[in-house]
Amino acid sequence: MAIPAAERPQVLVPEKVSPDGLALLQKTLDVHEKKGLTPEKLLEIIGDYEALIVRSETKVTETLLKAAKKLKVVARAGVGVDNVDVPAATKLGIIVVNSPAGNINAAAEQTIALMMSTARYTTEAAASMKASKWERSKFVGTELKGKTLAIIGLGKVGFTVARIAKGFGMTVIAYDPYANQAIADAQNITVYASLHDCLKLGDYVTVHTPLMPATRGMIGTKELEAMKPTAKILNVGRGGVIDEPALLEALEAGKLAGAGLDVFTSEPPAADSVASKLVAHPAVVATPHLGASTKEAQENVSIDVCEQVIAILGGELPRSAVNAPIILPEEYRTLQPFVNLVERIGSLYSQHYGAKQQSGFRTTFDLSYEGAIASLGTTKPLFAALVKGLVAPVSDINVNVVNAELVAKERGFLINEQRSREHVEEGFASFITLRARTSRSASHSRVQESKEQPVEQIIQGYVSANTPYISRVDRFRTNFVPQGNLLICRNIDRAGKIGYVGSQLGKHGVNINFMSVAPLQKEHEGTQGDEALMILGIDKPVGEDIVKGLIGDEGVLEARVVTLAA
Ligand SMILES: NC(=O)c1ccc[n+]([C@@H]2O[C@H](COP(=O)([O-])OP(=O)(O)OC[C@H]3O[C@@H](n4cnc5c(N)ncnc54)[C@H](O)[C@@H]3O)[C@@H](O)[C@H]2O)c1
Ligand SMILES: O=C(O)[C@H](O)COP(=O)(O)O
Repeated sequence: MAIPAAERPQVLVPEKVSPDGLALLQKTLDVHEKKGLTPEKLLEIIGDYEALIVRSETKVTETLLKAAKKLKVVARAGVGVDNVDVPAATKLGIIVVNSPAGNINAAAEQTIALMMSTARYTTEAAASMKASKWERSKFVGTELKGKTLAIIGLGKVGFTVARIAKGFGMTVIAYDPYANQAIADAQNITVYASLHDCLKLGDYVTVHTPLMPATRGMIGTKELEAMKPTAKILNVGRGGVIDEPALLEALEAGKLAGAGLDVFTSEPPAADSVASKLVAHPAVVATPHLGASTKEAQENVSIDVCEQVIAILGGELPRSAVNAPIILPEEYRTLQPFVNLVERIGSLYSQHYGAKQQSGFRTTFDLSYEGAIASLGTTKPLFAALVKGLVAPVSDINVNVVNAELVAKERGFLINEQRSREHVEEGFASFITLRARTSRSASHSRVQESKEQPVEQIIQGYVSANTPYISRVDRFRTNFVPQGNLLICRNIDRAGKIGYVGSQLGKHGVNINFMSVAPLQKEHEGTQGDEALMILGIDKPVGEDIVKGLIGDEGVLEARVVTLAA
């Protein structure tokens, strides 16, 4: 029986969203399309609505969410949820959903369009003709065939760009310390371990990382200087990954030949801002954030999020919830401390070892639960916590129990879980151990020496009084709480090392909050040289230059900074 119009839940759509999805809603819901609302007007009417569907322009602030007394879901018809205050929505019990895959192809094709346009001066030539000119000799371009495309951020969009670029006869290389090696190998893409090495080879460089603290400004003056002066750079990811002032300076100084930009730090760019100077620069082809603006992509994302709105309002779980919990309320008491531990183990692994991965290598993870934890009915939240920990330092995807398996598959993680009720050391109820085995992937192993041994990395932890502890890192036994900024150094176990690191950090105004010196596990003593691990809790993250300064004869063999939740 049809629900009378007056009783239907109301859905507000304040931006242009494709009618294909909205038509699904109109069968049971009351859909109000109201474009061009001011923030004040939106605040005034939001209290009437159970669902809000937006793209990237509507700012879904905490104030708006608090005024939305009936709101159950915010649906982002696209990927990025930068315009939605997700933590505020979570606190208020409002589900945020998005469409992580609906516009990948559109973004990739827009990247290719900008690359072609910078290669053949298409936009300038078209403008010149509209001005009644016929300037054939002014617009002599270069071909993509035989050129090298360097992809920074080899995820969903990056791989799609790679596939199309191969069709042009381009050589594709990439920098992404967390790339899915199996797909990279299958597509014959060489993944470089150093950003600098990758940048210097590119005739075109295209940026497809999310905007996060680690990627904000990652292409700055130094990186632009590493590029060929004839190279061109493209950004259809997020404004801010390329430092805008540095890019303008490089173009003005002739250190770079051109740029194709779809995204900016502030959209639309303010008059007289650096971004608007970039838009006006003759060597720049700029588009107003059109990456997802195709009929097909808009249909995809609209249908995807509208189906999820119907599911949520009908009491079901959506498939792409940005803020779905990892643990259900009834599991919270037993599982939360272990979820917290596993997430930190994953994040520690990703930051400590991730950047060491190289082209042609694959990692398999074994997550083992020993002791009381092995008797738990479900380990799904622990699996999700590991995936979340592994990807959080490098991705803006919010991993939860609903999407963890899919995210793991997409990123090429092979994760095995093992339970054992025995083998727990005296005094501990449970241990959780992550063993990561990195070996050459099949396509590379054929041409490599068969004697090569897989490398195994181990991180082990336990929970005591609801606090997570790390008890082992590789062959070193330790005991520290994994939180905040950590500096992890491997050193020759000899007097003076701690003093040297402490004094170097002191010189740069870095305070040490705690220190744990980790000797070799008993079974490794005397077998693997006199090494130890030094784990320092520091009051702020330190840069690459300081870390490099710690390595050497006087100092340590290896040092790495890891940032975990407080
Ligand atoms: N312009 C548009 O309209 C438009 C459309 C779609 C997507 N996007 C944006 O494009 C970006 C990429 O989207 P996606 O779906 O491919 O995301 P994704 O998560 O699939 O891929 C991102 C990749 O970046 C890598 N990465 C993270 N940190 C890195 C670092 N420091 N150095 C090198 N690589 C790093 C990750 O490992 C991952 O492989 C997102 O920011 C998305 O919002 C823009
Ligand atoms: O994050 C996204 O999905 C893209 O940047 C597209 O944003 P849009 O929906 O505002 O075009």
